[in-house]
Amino acid sequence: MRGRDGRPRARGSAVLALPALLAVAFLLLPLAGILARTPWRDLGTHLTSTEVTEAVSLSLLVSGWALLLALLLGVPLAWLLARVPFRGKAFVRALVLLPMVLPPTVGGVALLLAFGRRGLLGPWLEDTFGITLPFHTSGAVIAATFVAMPFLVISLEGTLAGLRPRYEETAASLGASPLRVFATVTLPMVAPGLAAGAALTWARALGEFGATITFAGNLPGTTQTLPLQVYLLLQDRPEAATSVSLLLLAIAMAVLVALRGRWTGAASGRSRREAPAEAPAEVPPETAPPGPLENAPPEPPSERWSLHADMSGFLRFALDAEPGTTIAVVGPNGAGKTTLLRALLGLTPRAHAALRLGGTEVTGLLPHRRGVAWVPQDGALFPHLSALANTAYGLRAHHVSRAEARRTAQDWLDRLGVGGLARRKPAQLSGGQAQRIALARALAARPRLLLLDEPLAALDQTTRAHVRHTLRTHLAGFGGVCLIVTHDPVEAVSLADRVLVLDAGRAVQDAPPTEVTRSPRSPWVARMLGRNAWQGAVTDYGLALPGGGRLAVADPLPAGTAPEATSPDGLAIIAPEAVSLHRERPSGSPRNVWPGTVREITSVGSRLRVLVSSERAPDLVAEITPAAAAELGLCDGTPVWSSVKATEVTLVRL
Ligand SMILES: Nc1ncnc2c1ncn2[C@@H]1O[C@H](COP(=O)(O)OP(=O)(O)OP(=O)(O)O)[C@@H](O)[C@H]1O
Repeated sequence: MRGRDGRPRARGSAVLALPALLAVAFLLLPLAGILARTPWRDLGTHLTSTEVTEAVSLSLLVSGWALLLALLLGVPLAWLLARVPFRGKAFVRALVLLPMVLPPTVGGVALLLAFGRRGLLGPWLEDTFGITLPFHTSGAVIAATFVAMPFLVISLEGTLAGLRPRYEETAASLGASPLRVFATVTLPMVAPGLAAGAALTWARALGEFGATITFAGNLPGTTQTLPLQVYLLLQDRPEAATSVSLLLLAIAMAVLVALRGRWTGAASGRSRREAPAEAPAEVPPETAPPGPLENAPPEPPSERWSLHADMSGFLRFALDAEPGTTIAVVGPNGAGKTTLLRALLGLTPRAHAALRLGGTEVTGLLPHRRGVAWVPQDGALFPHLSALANTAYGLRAHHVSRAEARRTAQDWLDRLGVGGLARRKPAQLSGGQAQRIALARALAARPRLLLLDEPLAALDQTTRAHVRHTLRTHLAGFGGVCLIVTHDPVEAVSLADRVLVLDAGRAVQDAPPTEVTRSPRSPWVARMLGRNAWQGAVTDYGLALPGGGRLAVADPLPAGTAPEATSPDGLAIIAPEAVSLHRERPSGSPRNVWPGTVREITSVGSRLRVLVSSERAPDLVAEITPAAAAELGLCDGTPVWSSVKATEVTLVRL
């Protein structure tokens, strides 16, 4: 069966609609009952009577204090539950939830047995501080806090768990202490969840009855809050009780409407905040002419820091670099690039870095004291701060005065060509602008080691070229070592003084870009650079290929000890331009000839790349002109012969 919109109608919808409607009616009827029976004419008189106004003020006082207590205790508890792994977390979480499911009167009895005159702590509180909680307003506050705090903890824990730790880690890498990170990044970013939790907590505290009457009693002016007043009025003046009930109902509804579904996650403020907003039309594109300072030669670095890192754990290599060196870190997925950055930041237990920057040993220091700045892939600009405040963040964390920090931050933004965007919030920036501001923020923090995680990944080709140029200019003025994780060979070769190739946690190659380009030592890098890379066993003629094929090279390596084709110890690099394609077996018998089939043809600039598969050799990519392809009549499935001159093969030992 199909509905009006053409979609198949859910089979059970009619069956489910009836009980669902009954549920709505069940929830609505009691409210309708209050509205129908409210004595509207006497409403004013009832709500302004002395006992009611007294109860209202007491309720506001009690719920206000309960909210304050819940915030003071519940916020750290929510943070602990969301962020710190510890044994017994499930038990603590169950404990937090308990007051929500426990009958409030049982909660009141439990409070009496803990804080009452004969309770566990009551006598000590009375003897030491002279505090008696039962039958006192403070008792009503304790009862309200006990039942209401779970709403705050649960709401905030959920929001905190949804907040990606990247923001807090970036703040720490800019020099902010854990407390500063919590106050300036975590709290503002979870503000909507916190506000929702606080509103619910307050509303629950305002409506608290069972625990209050059991623990604190029903003393007019002392513990007789609004709900207790309703209970009392119901016995003598039911009409007045209805009026006061209406007041409580209106307050509860107002709170829920103000939350607009945040409690159930229907319209979370955080998700709105995180959604990438379209950059307004007047935002200058990344390709705009450079700002006045952007092309200025960078100031010579006033301080210089070398890098020495001994990696252990998942990563097993040592890294040494002179001040001012830029190292591109490349490698296949899962090679350990991110783990390397996180180990240098001191943020992962998976790998350990014994780290020395300049002459300073920083291994034992917490992340915010290391002087290692991190720019994550999307920049992780703090969404609640302007571009200027973001850039000034590291300086403020280092206790630079506000005015001085803002001046320096503006200077950095100008240098990176984004000075005009200083007042913008991150949601109003494009990807390229955000990247440059994130870089300005990291450089402004004066780090000793700079870590850039795929800094240009999110940018389009034109923007990439421009930002790459800006990046190179400014890295030239940086006095520390810079590590750039990248998957882009152009980025690696054009930005870096050295390329560090990782594979499965090991450094496969660490060499200048020219050497890595000329003789890559891993198949992955060779392919990344657009070369054919064949692994095999080194022999006296060249390379024995898996499957029994042979590759002859002009300059063979001394033969290895590896059994042929079972454990490859050699890598042959063949440039696609060095591969010739023929329809007939080429005459003159070149030594490397294989029959094969065209599998794919793609265009690269003005040339074509032809992928040829063969039963006698691994897949081979040839680069030819469109004219040559037309002459050979190539298309998918065409049988061809591939040939490679022995002099065109570079062989390296793995
Ligand atoms: N928290 C973790 N717990 C267990 N293993 C992990 C964790 N994080 C990463 N790994 C593993 O560690 C290895 C290295 O991961 P890492 O994220 O450093 O790789 P990468 O080189 O950055 O990869 P990519 O290019 O995909 O980002 C991978 O095998 C990965 O599965």
